Amino acid sequence: MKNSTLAALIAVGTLGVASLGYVFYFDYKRRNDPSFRRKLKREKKKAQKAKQEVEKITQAQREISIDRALTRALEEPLPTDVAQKEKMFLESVSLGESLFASGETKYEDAAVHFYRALKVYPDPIELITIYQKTIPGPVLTIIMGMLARDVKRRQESYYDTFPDQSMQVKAAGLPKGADKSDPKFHMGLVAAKDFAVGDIIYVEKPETSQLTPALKDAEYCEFCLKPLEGIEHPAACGKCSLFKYCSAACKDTAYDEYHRFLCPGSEDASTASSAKELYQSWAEGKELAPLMIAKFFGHMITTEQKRQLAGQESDYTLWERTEHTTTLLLPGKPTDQAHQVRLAALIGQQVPGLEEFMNEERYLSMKGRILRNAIAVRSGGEAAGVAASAASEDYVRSPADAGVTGAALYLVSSYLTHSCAPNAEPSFLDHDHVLTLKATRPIQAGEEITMSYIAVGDRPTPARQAELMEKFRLHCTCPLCEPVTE
Ligand SMILES: C[S@@+](CC[C@H](N)C(=O)[O-])C[C@H]1O[C@@H](n2cnc3c(N)ncnc32)[C@H](O)[C@@H]1O
Repeated sequence: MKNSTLAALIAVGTLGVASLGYVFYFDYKRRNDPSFRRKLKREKKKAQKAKQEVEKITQAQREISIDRALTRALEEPLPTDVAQKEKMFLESVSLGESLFASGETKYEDAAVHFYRALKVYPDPIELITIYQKTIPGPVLTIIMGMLARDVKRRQESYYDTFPDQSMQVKAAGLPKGADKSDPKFHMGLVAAKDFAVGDIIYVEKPETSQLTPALKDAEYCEFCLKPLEGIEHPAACGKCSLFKYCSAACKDTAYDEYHRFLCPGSEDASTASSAKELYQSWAEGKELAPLMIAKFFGHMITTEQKRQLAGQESDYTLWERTEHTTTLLLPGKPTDQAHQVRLAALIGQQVPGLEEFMNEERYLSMKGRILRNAIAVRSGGEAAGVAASAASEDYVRSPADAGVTGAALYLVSSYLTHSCAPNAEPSFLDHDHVLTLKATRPIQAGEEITMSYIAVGDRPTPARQAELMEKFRLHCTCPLCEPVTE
């Protein structure tokens, strides 16, 4: 043993001296011999090319291995039951470890099992941190590659299942055949079948909605924005008795979805005072967004909890769905920060990890989505004579000026493009926040479905365009504003 150590030391030493000598020789030749320099350049180029080729092949092999590993990891369905998940997690980690120990040829197999463990672990980010400390480099590289590929595949296949077939529309990149570099490129909705004038294209419930502050003293259902006139037995929250609902069902849904986090009558003094502030700022101001965001996050938690209970983790989360819609990039204002901090304390604290999730960046991204995509609700009632522009200082898409009672955010309708000659119109048939999209012109399968974001009337193009620019920072490219010349 001692001898072999010595031999190794001598070998290293000798090699060291030899290479040093070569360096000197090399440098002397390089400076003094032009033909050697040329030869060297050629050889350097050749070597570089060979290195690039090898890197390309290794990279391609790595990509293939990552792709194959991901397909294998997701081939078998993952368990949904908690006990089964725990069992599978332990088995997968232990299998991964023993495969890794078997050597390089088993690295991909090891990654497959470690990845399956990751898919059922409740806190994947935490597990990745543990993996980073415990799993050796080559396997970790495959796992991280699988993760990136999984996220990419998931994103790319989003529109395969959204919108649901029952909505009779598809989301598509438009104009047909255009790519993202085309200035007219946008995502929009196309008809999945022909529609006649008056046909209902789809009916959609919102992810969040809010009554306009102008109607704060009027009688409307706090949840669905239905006028309470004529409703014999409106319900009310037993704790805060601040809000009325058109039915016990609306009261219970509101409680489940968000009111349990936002009740000003909460037994917890700090929750109660923060919630009061939130509603007060809505009542005093003109902003709808803070309350809509608060309700949205409450709804998101409830949806997520239900999804996990039903074992539907592989479905897209509401946040992922929302992130697919466009947003406005907004500079944060001091009031935004105050709202975000209050909200993180009110809702975020209730769920581990959510307080950090509800940071200022996500708050602003949600506000931007509301400003860009919300649609005016026109649920009617005696008090509703409010003009769309008076509904909020933040403009909401509304094809009619009068009768606006609030605003709501819809996932599918977020994709409706504006046209000054639209072929569809949102209406509120049950006098609540549920949107019914109706065809106002005949629509052929494959044709883009549009609504008007403003009251078009018979105003000339510059007037319409000025309003669209002022309210939505939108340079209208609809066929009426920019006729297509053949
Ligand atoms: C509610 S989103 C509609 C969906 C959006 N096109 C997308 O790609 O997700 C509104 C945004 O779409 C674009 N848009 C809608 N109608 C338009 C029009 N007539 N001309 C130009 N851009 C329009 C604007 O960028 C606008 O802010």
